[in-house]
Amino acid sequence: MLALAVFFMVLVALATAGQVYLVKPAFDELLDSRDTFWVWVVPVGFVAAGLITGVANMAQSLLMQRIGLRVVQAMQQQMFSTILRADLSYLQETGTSRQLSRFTTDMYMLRDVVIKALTGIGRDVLKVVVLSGLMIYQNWQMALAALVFFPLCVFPIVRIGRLLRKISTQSLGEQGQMTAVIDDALKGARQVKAYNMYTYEEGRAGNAFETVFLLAFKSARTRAFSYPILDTLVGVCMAAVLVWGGFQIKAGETTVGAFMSFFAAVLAAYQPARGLASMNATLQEGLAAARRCFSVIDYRPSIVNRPGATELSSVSGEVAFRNVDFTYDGETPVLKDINLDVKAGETVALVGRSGGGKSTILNLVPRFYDISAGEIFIDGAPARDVTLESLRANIGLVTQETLLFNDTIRANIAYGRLDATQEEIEQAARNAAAHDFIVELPDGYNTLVGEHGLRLSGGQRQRVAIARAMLKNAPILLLDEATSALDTESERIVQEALSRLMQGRTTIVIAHRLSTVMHANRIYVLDKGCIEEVGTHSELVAKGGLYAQLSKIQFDQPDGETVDIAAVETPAGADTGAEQAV
Ligand SMILES: Nc1ncnc2c1ncn2[C@@H]1O[C@H](COP(=O)(O)OP(=O)(O)OP(=O)(O)O)[C@@H](O)[C@H]1O
Repeated sequence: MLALAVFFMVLVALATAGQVYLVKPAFDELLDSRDTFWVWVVPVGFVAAGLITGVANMAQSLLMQRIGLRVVQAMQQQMFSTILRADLSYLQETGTSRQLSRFTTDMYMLRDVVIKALTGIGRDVLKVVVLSGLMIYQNWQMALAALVFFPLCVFPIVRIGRLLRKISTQSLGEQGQMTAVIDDALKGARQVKAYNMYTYEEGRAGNAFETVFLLAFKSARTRAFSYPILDTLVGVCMAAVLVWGGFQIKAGETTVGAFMSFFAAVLAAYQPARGLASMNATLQEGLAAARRCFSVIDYRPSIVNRPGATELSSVSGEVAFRNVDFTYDGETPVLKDINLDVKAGETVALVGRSGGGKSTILNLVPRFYDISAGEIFIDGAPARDVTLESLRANIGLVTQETLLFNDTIRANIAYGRLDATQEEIEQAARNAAAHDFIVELPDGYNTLVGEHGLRLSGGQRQRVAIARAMLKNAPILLLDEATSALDTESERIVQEALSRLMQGRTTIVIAHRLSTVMHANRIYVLDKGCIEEVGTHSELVAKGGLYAQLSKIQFDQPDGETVDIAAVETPAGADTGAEQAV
């Protein structure tokens, strides 16, 4: 396809040169008017050359655009695959909005390069080359003199291009920042309204818009600089050609036709040469975007399968942490010397003050993050020695933010089990106490849940998420049992569904409710990243330590069942909870 596009480009250049060449007989033969042959040949030649130029232009442009757009598409796909598999820490560091802007702003810029620059550059370079050849053929001394001006133009073009690439890189970064600000304000729309923060958010976004404007204008100014430089140089070149040509005609060294044809070649070469200068600017901007995109494509996650990693086949579900240390940033220890044992089928509850490290422990089991020291074992096998796919296939996850995808309820339940039959999906929904509300929806299982599932209530979302975990039927269940946002009836239904989900599975649960801790085989009490106490509810209450303290806060409430025992704040000076990452 590329070869065909190049063929058409050559055709365009030759046809343009053909038209220019016809200027000579048009003047010399027609002005002479002795031979009527040329009266017909010249106009027909012009029409034919015009037709060839037009058709070849269209064909090469379409072919190049197709190639270019496919390249952009392939880059988008590759970038998406890389980001999808990237470590969670990478995504948290770079921010999702910034990543998103790479798929939009950066890609538009790249598409621009591909469509305008790559197509145009090939065509214009060929035109300049062929027309220069024609000039040399017609009057080599004058042609060489005219061509001296081209290198003079190259210097400012290259300098301006380099500057533009720098500004463009900066500008794309700022556009990512702008997307992040808008995304923040829209996601937090409820907060913005509740706290009347319109002016504040307008100011924040305004600053981002201003920065983007300043950089865009700086880029436009730099681009515009090239025009006076180029136009003046070209004007000088043409004036010189005219003077020289005039003297040559007067001296009878050349004919009017030959000179006009030469001059037409200079004029015809001027447009593509000028085009090349502006395309260089576009190309440099595109290169900045390409560099940013390739930096993503070239990223390699650090959480990968070890060489020789084995498959974790069907497991009984034993989980053990041995002297596990962990840090998110490589410096601040978040978990210290964690030892934890969950036998197959057992339920272990994690409780403790906010920021104690409960969510972090859940994150480590499916290797969302890798531990700094120690080992985590699944059925006796180090989690780092088994393949990520087989490890995660054995783990079910129900988190605080029950995230649903903007798809049908059926697709949301079958997420992770695309081969599930309708019966299996319905059975999972029944067990999750979701079937009844689903069939009452206008489109039943085909109902679209909206962005993040926002068309469903909080309790409904949780039940769909539980159904998803039911369907996956993994032997190990990681559960962040946050039902405090639900009303009592909804909470009871969700709680019953969760109890069914936990049956026969190894469960590590961040317990927010008394009934869960009462039924847990063991409770691990975490404080500031360390396990402070281990035992059953009654043992720990009898011990009179941190757990007893936390339970007392709960029991002192009029409605002990619904108070969240994992939400007690850490005292001042200690770490406090950040957004959990799961
Ligand atoms: N992605 C992250 N990057 C850096 N630090 C983090 C990250 N997630 C959590 N932390 C920090 O790790 C510590 C433990 O957080 P974690 O979320 O595990 O606590 P938690 O016990 O689950 O709290 P909560 O009950 O409030 O959810 C906190 O100090 C928190 O600030």
